[in-house]
Amino acid sequence: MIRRMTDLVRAAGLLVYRKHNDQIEYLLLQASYEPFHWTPPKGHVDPGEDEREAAIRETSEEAGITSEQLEIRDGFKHEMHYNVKNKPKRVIYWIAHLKNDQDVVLSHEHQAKKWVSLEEAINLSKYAEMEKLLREAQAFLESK
Ligand SMILES: Nc1ncnc2c1ncn2[C@H]1C[C@H](O)[C@@H](COP(=O)(O)OP(=O)(O)OP(=O)(O)O)O1
Ligand SMILES: [Mg+2]
Repeated sequence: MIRRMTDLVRAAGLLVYRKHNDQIEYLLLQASYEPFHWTPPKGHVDPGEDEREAAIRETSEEAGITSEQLEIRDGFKHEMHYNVKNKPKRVIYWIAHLKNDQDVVLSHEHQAKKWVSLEEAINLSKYAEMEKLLREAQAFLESK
């Protein structure tokens, strides 16, 4: 079957982190539908939007965190690819520091949230592509 670029599902998100007792903790949200997977806040790019705008909007909708509370870190952008129902999906992530320790407010799309270390995040998120993102992010943050 021939695939066109238009078949590509475009999504974007923010790997939100905070510093707790000098430890980096990442925000993961658990989907409220099967397979109840854990990911950072993210979602589909709307028409007329670019990936970065979509990442910020989805983080606000899914976690109740607005852009004023975040510092999106320069110098990091990570692209991942996987198939969902046989369709290629591309997700672009930025890293964002949550500057205050405000509460995360979930939408109906998620049923739980966790702030977790790198290793816990890898265990929860399971997917190899997510592990790559998390390890790259950790290396980036530790190099700063
Ligand atoms: N990194 C990944 N690698 C492989 N499969 C994944 C990965 N992340 C999620 N999945 C699986 C879980 C689901 O069965 C399916 C769709 O999940 P996901 O891409 O998170 O989109 P979604 O439809 O739940 O939400 P969204 O609208 O936020 O993109 O793909
Ligand atoms: Mg989403």
